[in-house]
Amino acid sequence: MLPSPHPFSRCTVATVRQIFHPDTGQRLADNQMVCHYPNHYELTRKDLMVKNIKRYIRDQVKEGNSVEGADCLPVTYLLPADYSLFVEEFRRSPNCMWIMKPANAAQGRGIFIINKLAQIKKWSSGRFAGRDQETYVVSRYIENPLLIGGKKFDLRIYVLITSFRPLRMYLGDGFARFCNANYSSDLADIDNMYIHLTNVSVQKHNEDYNDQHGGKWNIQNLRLYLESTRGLAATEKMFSDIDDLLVHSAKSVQNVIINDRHCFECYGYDLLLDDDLKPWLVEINASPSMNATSQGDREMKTKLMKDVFDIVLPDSVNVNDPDFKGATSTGPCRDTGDFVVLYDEAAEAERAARAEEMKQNAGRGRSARERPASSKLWK
Ligand SMILES: Nc1ncnc2c1ncn2[C@@H]1O[C@H](COP(=O)(O)OP(=O)(O)OP(=O)(O)O)[C@@H](O)[C@H]1O
Repeated sequence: MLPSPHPFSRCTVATVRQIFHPDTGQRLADNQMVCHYPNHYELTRKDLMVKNIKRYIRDQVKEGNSVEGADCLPVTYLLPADYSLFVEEFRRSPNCMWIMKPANAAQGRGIFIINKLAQIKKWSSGRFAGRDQETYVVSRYIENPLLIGGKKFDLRIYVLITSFRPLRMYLGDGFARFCNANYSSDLADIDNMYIHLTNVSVQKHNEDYNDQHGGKWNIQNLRLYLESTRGLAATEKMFSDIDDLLVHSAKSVQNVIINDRHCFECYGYDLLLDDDLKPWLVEINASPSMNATSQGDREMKTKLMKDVFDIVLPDSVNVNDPDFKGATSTGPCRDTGDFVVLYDEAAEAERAARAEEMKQNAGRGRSARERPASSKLWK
């Protein structure tokens, strides 16, 4: 058992492996919880995320289920495993840009963009010291990102999952992170990471980086901007597509993640929007940075952590109660603080059963009412 007087032990992605490794002989007490799932990397390593989502889509199509919203990955291959497939695809559309990313790195490290096969040598000849032939993912570069003020941006969205089976998922706050330099898909700018990579860790080295606002917009501002420039319906559809994307991504690993009842995890989703307002999934972070780049950022992240604790361990729950089986499995999910319920599988199943019953009753002359579909996001 882990020695800790408090139900929350400090737990990084590295220590979580040790905690759940059978050889360590450590066990979590009933009243201890950790902020990662043992094999979260199935979702948070770029190569595994791609594999799981591709497999999920194949399976859903085979079973005749809707995959609307699941088609969220740019065409992507794993290197070296898919090298021949990649070359084939590359030759089919020779004028496209591709982005090469190490499967297991962060903060823009080792990323480069190519538009010629010869440029892949940066990877194959091991230009990145110590990264010789390491696994890379290569994705079609989204060449038509939505621009605001001429700048590319991505979205960081926080998603809390307190159980994978049944899926219990909450949608938290988020923000847009802007590049400092104006976007250009000109090949002369292909190596200019200030144009192409939205990571704060990259942008903060640019001389134009503004540490007052940190190059960020909160998501409500983005919504208002989109409503006024693209209209209400298009904005609502985009946010609703994001909801679908998030839920499908979690479902893709539902049967893969070790669903230990001591675990919960707050993921940092990175999404790109293209000029047609289609959201693309870039990656999912298991330990999204809680460092603040501005006062507003600090307030948002402090609130985020408080909300996570309120969901995982609400005041109504006594962890020392012998009947305590993990706060995350008690009752239906509820909106809490800035988190809204994104998907509560048990409640959805109940709702579906009720709807079915009402439909049957309606067939016998009673009225049936359906819940209108709408996005959950930041209204
Ligand atoms: N397919 C793509 N098309 C266009 N831009 C992309 C694409 N994939 C990634 N990017 C850009 O590159 C940036 C870095 O990508 P990614 O987040 O996958 O790398 P990372 O180094 O793991 O970053 P992080 O520090 O967020 O973990 C993204 O924020 C985005 O701006």
